Amino acid sequence: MLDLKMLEVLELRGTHHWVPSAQRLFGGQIIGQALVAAAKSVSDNLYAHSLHCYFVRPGDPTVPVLYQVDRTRDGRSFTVRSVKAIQHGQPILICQASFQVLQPSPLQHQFPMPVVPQPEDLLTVEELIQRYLSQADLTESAKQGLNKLLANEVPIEMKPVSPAHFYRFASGEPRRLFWARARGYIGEGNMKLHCCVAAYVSDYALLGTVLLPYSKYKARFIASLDHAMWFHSTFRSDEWMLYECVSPWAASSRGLVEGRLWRRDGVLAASCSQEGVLRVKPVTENSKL
Ligand SMILES: CCCCCC(=O)SCCNC(=O)CCNC(=O)[C@H](O)C(C)(C)COP(=O)(O)OP(=O)(O)OC[C@H]1O[C@@H](n2cnc3c(N)ncnc32)[C@H](O)[C@@H]1OP(=O)(O)O
Repeated sequence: MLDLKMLEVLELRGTHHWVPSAQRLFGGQIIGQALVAAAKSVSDNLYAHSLHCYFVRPGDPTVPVLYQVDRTRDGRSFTVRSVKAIQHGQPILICQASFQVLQPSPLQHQFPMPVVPQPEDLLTVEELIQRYLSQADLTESAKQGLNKLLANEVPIEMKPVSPAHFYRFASGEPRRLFWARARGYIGEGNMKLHCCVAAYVSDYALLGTVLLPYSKYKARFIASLDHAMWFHSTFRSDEWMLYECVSPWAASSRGLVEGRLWRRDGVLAASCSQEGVLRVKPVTENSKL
């Protein structure tokens, strides 16, 4: 999915693999592909260190996305690219991505990684859903919801640290922790690709963190408005990383979320921030989902 077709030097085309049930393109896919497009126009000694995006229109899953890259600036240390993702002649995402030559520094610090169970001690999303489906007291609509989730072929493997909280069975603090990795093998050596995959992963389940204190409400309309991401160290996106998502604020039909992707050895790999629009309605039936 991140293997874009080069149409011209600065024009690439991306196609879709997984489309969420909302029938608009998954934001993470558009960010990941935009970063691929930007990365293809910079030299091999440059590494992505940040990106800033606005989602300005919903993505249409029935047509491919055209990525137009502008070589905004090439500097001695930093190089900036602007990418427009276009469908039907109009931008759906605008993105700036910045790349840096590796530069060692004595200034080095990071927060400590949260202490959580290791992925080997937790169940995958699929195993959890199978377990919930085997419960006798499930309502028909809960069963349907779970089967729909199971049929979702998301290219990310996930292991929630606190499953009841992850699935919003009860209200809780707006903080979500899960282990995540890309399905399949990517291998070492292509740090640009690992950053693009992490950008894809970073948009998944992030905005839903805003809803965690409100189990009496369900989303009527939810979409990310913007997304910023910073890459801090080398990492493998096909190996388990802990994704810590926190929402410090929500009001005015909007919510702010912050994400941290941790390598399992405790190194902070990437951080992100996102604001989204969330319109909700009260949960009416006695469903667990
Ligand atoms: C599974 C993981 C998902 C992760 C999250 C993602 O990936 S989300 C995917 C990435 N993000 C996106 O695709 C967002 C792309 N951007 C946008 O779609 C747009 O910028 C936007 C909808 C957010 C802008 O909102 P606007 O309100 O300005 O747009 P627009 O006027 O087109 O309205 C969109 C829909 O919201 C309704 N609407 C607008 N204002 C409303 C209001 N105050 N109260 C109720 N409903 C309202 C409209 O009637 C319309 O519904 P109708 O449409 O029924 O007529």
